[in-house]
This record gives sequence, structure tokens and C-alpha cells, in this order.
Amino acid sequence: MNYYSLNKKAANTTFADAVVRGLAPDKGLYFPESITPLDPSFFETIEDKSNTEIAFEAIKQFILPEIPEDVLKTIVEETLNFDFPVVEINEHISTLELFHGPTMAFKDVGARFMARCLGYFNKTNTNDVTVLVATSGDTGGAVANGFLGVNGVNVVILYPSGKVSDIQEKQLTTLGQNITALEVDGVFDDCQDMVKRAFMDKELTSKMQLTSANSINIARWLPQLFYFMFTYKQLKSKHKDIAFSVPSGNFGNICAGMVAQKLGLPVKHFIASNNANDTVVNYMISQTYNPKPSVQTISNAMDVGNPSNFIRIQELHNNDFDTLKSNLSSYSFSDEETKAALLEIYKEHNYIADPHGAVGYLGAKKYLENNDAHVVFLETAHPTKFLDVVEDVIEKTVPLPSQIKAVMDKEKVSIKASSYEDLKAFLLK
Ligand SMILES: Cc1ncc(COP(=O)(O)O)c(C=O)c1O
Ligand SMILES: N[C@@H](CCOP(=O)(O)O)C(=O)O
Repeated sequence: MNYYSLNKKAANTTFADAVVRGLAPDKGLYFPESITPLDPSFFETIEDKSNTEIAFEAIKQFILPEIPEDVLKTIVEETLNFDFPVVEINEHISTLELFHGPTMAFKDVGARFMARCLGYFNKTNTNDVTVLVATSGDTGGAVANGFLGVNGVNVVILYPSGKVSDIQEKQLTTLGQNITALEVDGVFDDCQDMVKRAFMDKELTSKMQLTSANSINIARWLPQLFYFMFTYKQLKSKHKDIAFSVPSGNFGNICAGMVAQKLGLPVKHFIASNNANDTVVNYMISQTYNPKPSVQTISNAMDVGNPSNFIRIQELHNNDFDTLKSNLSSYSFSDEETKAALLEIYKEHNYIADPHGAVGYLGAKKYLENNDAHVVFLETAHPTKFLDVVEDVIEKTVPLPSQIKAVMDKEKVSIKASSYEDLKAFLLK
């Protein structure tokens, strides 16, 4: 499969090249040249298939032949070696738990998939690759874990100082080896801008091969479409109309769900559930896209003021506002509402959500005020990653899973960076 740049000023290129570049030379995000719906029989028989069979069938058109079929099957199997259970909250709402991977965040799938793709391409590529990643909390840890020890790959993680949870910070600053954490004096959008600027810096790119492990990279972004298929497999026999409420920040996850829909997955509607960072909510009202600096919230991984993937969402809807509006609703919720939702989910449904999942739950409820469907909100991270907030709200101690215990007592190692020049100097060193 070939990919084109959404800025339309760069040449189309192969999957391998798009993965290794991350961003197109004209600064555009790559997008597949075509999305061919799967045969309807795939969805009719989805309950008989394993997760790896579903994932392989769903993603192969985007990747073959540059990664051979047998290698891609192995990549998919190794990536998906944990569960993705759907848990019923009430008659109208369920949650898809995406936190059973090594760093207990949904980013694990994309990070593991991309690390293996890059590992495969690196067998024939003698140059080291530097993976830059901006994180508002979870991508950093997942990428650090997924890329740890991968030959020929150095990972540099940029995170906003003081704006990620303690556990998230431990996950991205304690692994060492080929992973370095840069602690940026700024917000997530500053980190993301620094990464994008580095790709355009000829002095850097003439000396090193840079790529990104954010969802701007197609190998990080596309595997997220699996989640929506796994949900359908589990709910198909119980519910006719399924809608998804996706806690959204950079909008990569919900956008991948829309790719699954293009592949033929029956989805009634998408709900982008946001915290106070409401750029898309405002766009859906005003049709004016007005990115603004991100504000800090208790669902910190969604503190994004200029979501990278919104342009892909528009492309998927032929850049037509009415088409988009018929498929997407977007709501914003405050921290106070999020805390009340955490408590309600716990008290009324005996389920402990994390702040991001709680925003998703609120989006589901809001949509159901005027619509009929079974809404699945994505539980995008384990509640113990936000221990202070969750325990404070539900007034209960939450047991720590082994993945979290493993990092708690490790020592943080980071390098301070206050400007793009600091990043550049670090990379050139
Ligand atoms: C826990 C959690 N929830 C939600 C999001 C938002 O996902 P996306 O950026 O794909 O919209 C993120 C970060 O991306 C996250 O880490
Ligand atoms: N929410 C992310 C920020 C970046 O999202 P990505 O999907 O583009 O990597 C995080 O937790 O770091």
C-alpha cells in the first residue's frame, strides 16, 4: 500500500518509507491511498475468529507486501498477547478495557506493533534510527517499553514537566538503555511542535534518520483500529446498534475507529469525549478550527490543544462537514464532572474507572440523552496510573497491579529541555 501526504505537496510513498519518515517531507501526515472494505462475511463470522486473525485480516491491506505475510502474522501475534475485555456497566453502556498491556495504557498495541515493524525494516537498514516522541502521559511509557533494547533504534521522549502523573513519569524515565527522557518546560503541544520542527530541520535530518512514534506515524496509528473490531466481536450477538465514546486528545484512537468503520465495521456513531481541551467540540459547533494552548486537567493524557489527527478525520469524511457531523458528536467535560462520574461509576456500577474513561462515560451518557444505541466507552488506561485522583474521589485504596509496582520505586532520570535548541543540541551531541 502506498501513502500520500495530507498536505499534498510531497510524493506518495511506500509503507516502509512512511514508517521510517514518520511525517512527510511537506510536514503532512501520511494517509493510505485507498481503504478497501472487507468482505461482509468477515463481520458475519467475526465471533469465530481469534483476535490475531481479526487484526491480521484488518491491517494486511495497509502493509503487505513490504512486510511479508508470515512476518506480519508474527508481528500481530506478538503485539496482541493480552486481553481486551468488554465489561457491561449497565443495559446501555459498556466499557472496553484497553489497559491489560505492559504499561496499562491503550498505547501499548501501537507502540509494540510499530517497534516490530521498525525492527523488521532495520534488518536491511544499516543506519540507526532516532525515534522522537511527544507525550502527555501514556505514549511515552508505552513507546519506552515497546522499543526497549530494539537494535539500531534510539528513543527520545519529550514530556511536559509536572504535567504527567507520577506513575506515568516513572514509566518513561526509568528504563535507561536506548531510551532518554527530555523534561520540557511547557505543555504537550510544545513537545509535539518540537518534534515536528525537528523533522523539518535539514541540519538534523542530514545527519540522522528521525522518525516519530506518535500517532502521526501510520504504524503507531493504524493498529488502534483493532480495538473497535474486538468490541464488535464481543457485542455482536447482544446489541444491534453500537456507538463508541472515545476519550480523545490527539484524536488518533477515534480516527483509527473510523478506519475500522470504512473497512465495513458496523458503527452507529462516534462520540469524541473531551476534557476542557475543546478545540474539536468548538469546531463541531462553529466549523472553525481554532487550536489553542492546552490546559491542564485530571485526564492529563488528553491535554491537547491542537489534535494532530483531526485532519485525518476530515479526510475520512471527504472534508465535508455534514458527513462528519452525521458520524461524530463531540462533548467537553470539566474536572468536577469527571470526578463526579468516577464516583457515580464506582457507587452505582461497582466499577473503578480512570479519569479518561470517566470522560468517555460522560460522553456516552450525554449521547444517550437523545439517541438510542449501546455505547461502549474506551477505558484507555488503568485507574492506578492516576492513583491520587482516583483514590481521593472514591475514598478507597486501589490495589496496585504488578506492572505498576514494578516501576514505583525506580529512580527517575531525565534531562531538562526548555526550547527547541535544547532538543537539537541533545540530538547533535
Ligand atoms: C489514557 C488516555 N486516554 C485518552 C487518550 C487520548 O487518545 P488520542 O490521543 O488517541 O485521542 C490518551 C492519549 O493519547 C491517553 O493516554
Ligand atoms: N495522549 C498522548 C499524547 C499523544 O498521542 P499520540 O497518540 O499521538 O501519541 C500521550 O498520552 O502521550
